[in-house]
Amino acid sequence: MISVQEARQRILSSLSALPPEQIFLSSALGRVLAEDVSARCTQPPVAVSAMDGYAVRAADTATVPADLTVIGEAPAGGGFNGVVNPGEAVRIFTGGPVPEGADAVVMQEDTERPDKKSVRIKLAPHEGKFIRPAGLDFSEGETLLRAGKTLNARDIALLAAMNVPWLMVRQRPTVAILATGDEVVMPGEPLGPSQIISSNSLGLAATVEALGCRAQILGIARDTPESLRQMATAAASADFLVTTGGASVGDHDLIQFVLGDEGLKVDFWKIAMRPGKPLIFGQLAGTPMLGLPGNPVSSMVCSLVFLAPALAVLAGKSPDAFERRGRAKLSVDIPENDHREEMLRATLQKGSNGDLLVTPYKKQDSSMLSKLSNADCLLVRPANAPASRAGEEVEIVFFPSSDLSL
Ligand SMILES: Nc1nc2c(c(=O)[nH]1)N[C@H]1C(S)=C(S)[C@@H](COP(=O)(O)OP(=O)(O)OC[C@H]3O[C@@H](n4cnc5c(N)ncnc54)[C@H](O)[C@@H]3O)O[C@H]1N2
Ligand code: MOO
Repeated sequence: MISVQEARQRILSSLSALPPEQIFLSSALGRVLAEDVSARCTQPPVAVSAMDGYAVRAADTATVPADLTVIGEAPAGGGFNGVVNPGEAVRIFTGGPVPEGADAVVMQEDTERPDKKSVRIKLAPHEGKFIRPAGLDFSEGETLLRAGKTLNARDIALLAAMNVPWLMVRQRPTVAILATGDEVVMPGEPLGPSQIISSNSLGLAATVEALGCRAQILGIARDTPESLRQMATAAASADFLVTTGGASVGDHDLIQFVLGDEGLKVDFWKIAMRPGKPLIFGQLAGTPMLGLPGNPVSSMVCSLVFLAPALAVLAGKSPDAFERRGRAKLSVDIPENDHREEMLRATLQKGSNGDLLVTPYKKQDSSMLSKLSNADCLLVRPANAPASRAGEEVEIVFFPSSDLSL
């Protein structure tokens, strides 16, 4: 059995980012930039007003009140073609281009209109007041976003302002998910007396989608070599194959045995982790494959520890993109650990002095999804860790939050 660290390393070193593709900006949320992006325009393109008011020459308003002649209007998207000479002002609106000769804007609220032709300035502006100079935000050619960035809603607003309608991003990995076992059926299907629902198929598909990838549920292969062989061929077009079940040593655990005939090259089998011991990693006809254990908690925890970094690398992100680790104080004593690194489902509370307290569930059987759903984090017990007392600090892993973010 290899360590968790070595297993992770062996998976990651065999993977690299998928090639780029061009997409429209409206589909770019959560995608990873494949190249640096520069502005295709200057923003704002010319000096504009930040307020509704009057464009003036600041020198004309040295003493207030000052009456100026209104010689025209500068609306946003339009502008005033003439020049503002001494003693003159132009009615201007937010976003309107500042006319030649003017060097300040006076807010409407600080003016009066004694008659249609003139404006009375009541508050003297300093030069540049309420003027956004050309290029205040950015200038044409300026590189504002770098390759490798996962695009959030703020980035998309910026890219739109940069006049970038098309983008080169990393292809989004497609992950084929194949469950195995005569005892499992899809939710809603008729259930035999000792059959259970394939929670793994949907749980893993949701994990894949939450990681910003595309999930393709292939279905459930029965415990026969023919069924498994046939269904696994459907994975050929995917970027990654995940199987669940059939990873262990039972007579019906067919993954290695059957897929070996189909060209599965196993890199490793079995890791020193609980849950997740019988994990398989290899390549099936060139497609990287993780063979997850059938136990539902084992398969979900392995997807967090191994599938998330693998998909991050394929998507062009850092392998740690989804990793959120932290520390908390034990609220209870816990016993020593054996040679398998353990990931315990646990809850978090704030202690009276503000400390973050972690409490592992007493029952940790790897078939119990209810505790996984209710958990706030996983508590990491290193291999061979000695017993720990309440109050000691331990490492915790948070569940990654979605990539589709503001
Ligand atoms: N003699 C040994 N037996 C087992 C060992 C071992 O080392 N020696 N390891 C145990 C550990 S640890 C695990 S984990 C499991 C993993 O076994 P498999 O990957 O072969 O999984 P299955 O036997 O097919 O199923 C295990 C368990 O999970 C349920 N299951 C399977 N598929 C699904 C699914 N899609 N959705 C929900 N639940 C599923 C299945 O009914 C079983 O109860 O092996 C131990 N045994
Ligand atoms: O290691 Mo298995 O994954 O206990 O359930």
